[in-house]
Amino acid sequence: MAESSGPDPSGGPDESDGLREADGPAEGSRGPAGSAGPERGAAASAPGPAASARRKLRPEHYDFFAGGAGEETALRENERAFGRLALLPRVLRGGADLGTRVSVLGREWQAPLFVSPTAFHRLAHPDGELATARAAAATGIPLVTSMAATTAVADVVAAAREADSEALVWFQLYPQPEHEVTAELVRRAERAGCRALVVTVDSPVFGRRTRDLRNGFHDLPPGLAAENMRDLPGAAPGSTRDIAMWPAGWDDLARLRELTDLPVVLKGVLHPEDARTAVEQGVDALLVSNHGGRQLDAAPASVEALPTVIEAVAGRVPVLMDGGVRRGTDIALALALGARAVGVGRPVLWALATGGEDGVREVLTALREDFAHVLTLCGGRRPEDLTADQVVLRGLPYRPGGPGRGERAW
Ligand SMILES: Cc1cc2nc3c(=O)[nH]c(=O)nc-3n(C[C@H](O)[C@H](O)[C@H](O)COP(=O)(O)O)c2cc1C
Ligand SMILES: O=C(O)C(=O)c1ccccc1
Repeated sequence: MAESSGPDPSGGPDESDGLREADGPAEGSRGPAGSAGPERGAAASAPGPAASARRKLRPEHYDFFAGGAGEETALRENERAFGRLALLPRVLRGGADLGTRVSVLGREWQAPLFVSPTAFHRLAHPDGELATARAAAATGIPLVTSMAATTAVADVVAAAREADSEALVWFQLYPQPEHEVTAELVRRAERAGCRALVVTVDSPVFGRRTRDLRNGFHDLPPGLAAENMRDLPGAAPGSTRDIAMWPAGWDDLARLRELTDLPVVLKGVLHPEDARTAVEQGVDALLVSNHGGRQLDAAPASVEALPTVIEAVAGRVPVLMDGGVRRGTDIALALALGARAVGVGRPVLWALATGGEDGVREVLTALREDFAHVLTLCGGRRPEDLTADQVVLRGLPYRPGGPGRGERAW
């Protein structure tokens, strides 16, 4: 049985490692549309992992990690949407064989959890992606390394494999306007030993990041670069804008698939029709995501978009999600709604900033243990035991049509 004696990954019930309390305007205090947008971080005394990281980082780097697009509505909603959902526990389903393993693209994962791709880890800590890779590997959690990493993919995979020879690393790719550039990036990921490509498709252009615009944050500090972009035609790593965003089409995805036998995970799908098309096009998995609120500010929270995608996919491929996952109950809610596994972005960045490799190991371990504990409290013995009838909306009576009546409450 899981014992929840470890640190609460959320930083405690009064805290948040997103922006709800630790940062940005308090609920109800947001300016009218067209106002200056999100405020800079709250008082340095604000509790929580985000606030701790903020004390360690240069303000423009903290804002780069913390921020979202526009008025940061999608960013805030990712966490809030989980808060609007409750879990209905089942009882008297005991048994000794509790486990958190799930199977994803032919591999057994120890927990339904992975590290989502985030750019520029060396802005958070001098060890950057090497620390993240070692910590993820040591805890048995798969890592998706970003095309915009400040450490080359070959070095990231090597660090992970050194910690655990079985470590799983996937490569996140923004399809590039030059096919040859895309092809070379895919070759680098393959040579490094990545086991899947996570193709991010929610970024036909870069989101308008209010904080970065206000801070004038464009360039990486001297010595840091988007290392995966080295020696590629047209790329000069060093600026945050050297990763080209480009409105690719389904044809480009088909061309990409001809380049490689690696499984392709489509990241950033929110519309059920896109999910259906993706499956028909032979995509191996989907990652439901609003990019941590950094692209379309009017996008729904990831967890809100999840049920329609699950319905459209109808079990044909695994569906992953990320955005706003901060605690075991969030993982359980996403799984109950049909996700196979969930990713975390900012919690890893905050842990990296404050505690380096040890910090990342601690936050991933805490999340995994917290999930195991929640699973048990829900009457589940394995992740698949969580079902959609266990998810109800808070603030509303959930009968009729609720659990036990063959219908879902959401
Ligand atoms: C600082 C930062 C950098 C990111 N960089 C990338 C990236 O390079 N590629 C990508 O596909 N997604 C990127 N994302 C989005 C994450 O993969 C993920 O969708 C999101 O962070 C999940 O939400 P969470 O931060 O609430 O956990 C980034 C997110 C953040 C916060
Ligand atoms: O994808 C992102 O959210 C992101 O922040 C980023 C920054 C620079 C290059 C590529 C992605």
